[in-house]
Amino acid sequence: MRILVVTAAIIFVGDKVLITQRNENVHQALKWEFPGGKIEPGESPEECLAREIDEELGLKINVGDIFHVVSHVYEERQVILLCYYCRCQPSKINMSNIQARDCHDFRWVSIAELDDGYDFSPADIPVVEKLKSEFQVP
Ligand SMILES: Nc1nc2c([nH]c(=O)n2[C@H]2C[C@H](O)[C@@H](COP(=O)(O)OP(=O)(O)OP(=O)(O)O)O2)c(=O)[nH]1
Ligand SMILES: [Mg+2]
Repeated sequence: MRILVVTAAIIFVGDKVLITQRNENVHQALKWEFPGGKIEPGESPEECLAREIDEELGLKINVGDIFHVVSHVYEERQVILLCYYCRCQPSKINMSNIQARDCHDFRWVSIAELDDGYDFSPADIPVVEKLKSEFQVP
């Protein structure tokens, strides 16, 4: 089985977090996730994440602290998902100004809206749960 180390960005602007929908015809097609991708040889996780977010969304970010690490075994691959808090550069961005360059769609959602029927990849369920437990207003 292949083991993939994958980075994912938790990007808040105000109280909204960015989620993206995977392309058609890829693993986990059309599932929702936190944007990012596979680490290439020689890259640090932070370098990988900044590159992926620029490639997929045309967005420049600063990568901050680790938020969560999830290991998930799919049928033919294991994904080690490293989720980092990230900040946009500049921090006051126009949220509609993101380009879905290499994803099907994107949304800025509140923590409560994470429950609005978005079909997340299985590896992301613990990430969504942690966001809800850490940020949900009781
Ligand atoms: N980026 C990302 N990948 C995830 C998440 N959850 C999850 O299971 N994955 C899986 C899907 C893929 O099997 C793998 C990484 O996928 P990817 O398609 O984003 O990788 P990439 O951007 O480098 O794309 P490519 O160059 O291989 O086309 O991790 C997530 O939240 N974000
Ligand atoms: Mg990707």
